[in-house]
Amino acid sequence: MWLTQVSFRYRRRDRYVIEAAEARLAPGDVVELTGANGAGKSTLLRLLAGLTRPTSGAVTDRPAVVGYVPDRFPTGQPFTVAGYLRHMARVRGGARWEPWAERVGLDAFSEVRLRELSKGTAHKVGLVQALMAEPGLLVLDEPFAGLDQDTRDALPQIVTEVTERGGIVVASDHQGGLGTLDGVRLWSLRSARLIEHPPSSSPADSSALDDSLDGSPGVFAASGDAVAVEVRVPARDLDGFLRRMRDDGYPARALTEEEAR
Ligand SMILES: Nc1ncnc2c1ncn2[C@@H]1O[C@H](COP(=O)(O)OP(=O)(O)OP(=O)(O)O)[C@@H](O)[C@H]1O
Repeated sequence: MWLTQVSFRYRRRDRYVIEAAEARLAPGDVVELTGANGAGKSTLLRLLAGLTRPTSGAVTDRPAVVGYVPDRFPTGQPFTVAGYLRHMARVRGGARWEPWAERVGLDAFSEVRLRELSKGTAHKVGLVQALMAEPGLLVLDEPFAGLDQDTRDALPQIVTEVTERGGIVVASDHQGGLGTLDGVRLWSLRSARLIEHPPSSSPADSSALDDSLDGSPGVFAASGDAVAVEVRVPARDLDGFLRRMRDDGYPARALTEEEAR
């Protein structure tokens, strides 16, 4: 799948939200997209999913089946959870939704009306309708926001299952929830430009510990003109710290416990 000089603005006289984005996505790719509030993440995700057409440029070779989970699942429809998912399964040619509903803890809500759901539970309905179709492209807008811990913990594995089938997954994420997955690509949006960052330091990098690099402890790997640094912050500050770094265009992620030892 290709993005070729993709630009987008909402109205003719508006500024461009996305300008000349270029990218290639291959089967099995996982992309984590970051950017400040209003940077254009949701807009880019909708362009990728094919829900919005570029003002100029093109998205080509999009997989035939796309699953899209918006940041806010629209709950205005007059369905129960099971009624909605049954309906979507029919639209999706008889897909099986029940195992996914059970997996994300939605089965207890089958007979609840969509408009009575909490934000997080409604988000799970969005996830299930996207996953049941076995998408070749899964687009997730802030998937970790509002989800309970069990579902947040399950999400990286679910993403891996999609990519192992050859699917592409693109997620906007302020919380670095997919940063622990192997090979995750890091994109950010800044001043309407799509930037791809080099991969974060891998565990192998930390074995290249080299405090003599510039004399400051914590600088532990260099490649080209980039260095990887380890920073310790109070646990309660982690989400905010990662968000600020990512919004500034740095591919920050938390180290795993093993790496941090
Ligand atoms: N339907 C719309 N009509 C006009 N402008 C819009 C529309 N939707 C979004 N915008 C504008 O486009 C810009 C990008 O919005 P978008 O929602 O894509 O950003 P975002 O990075 O997802 O933000 P957030 O992190 O707050 O969700 C913003 O300036 C926003 O005000």
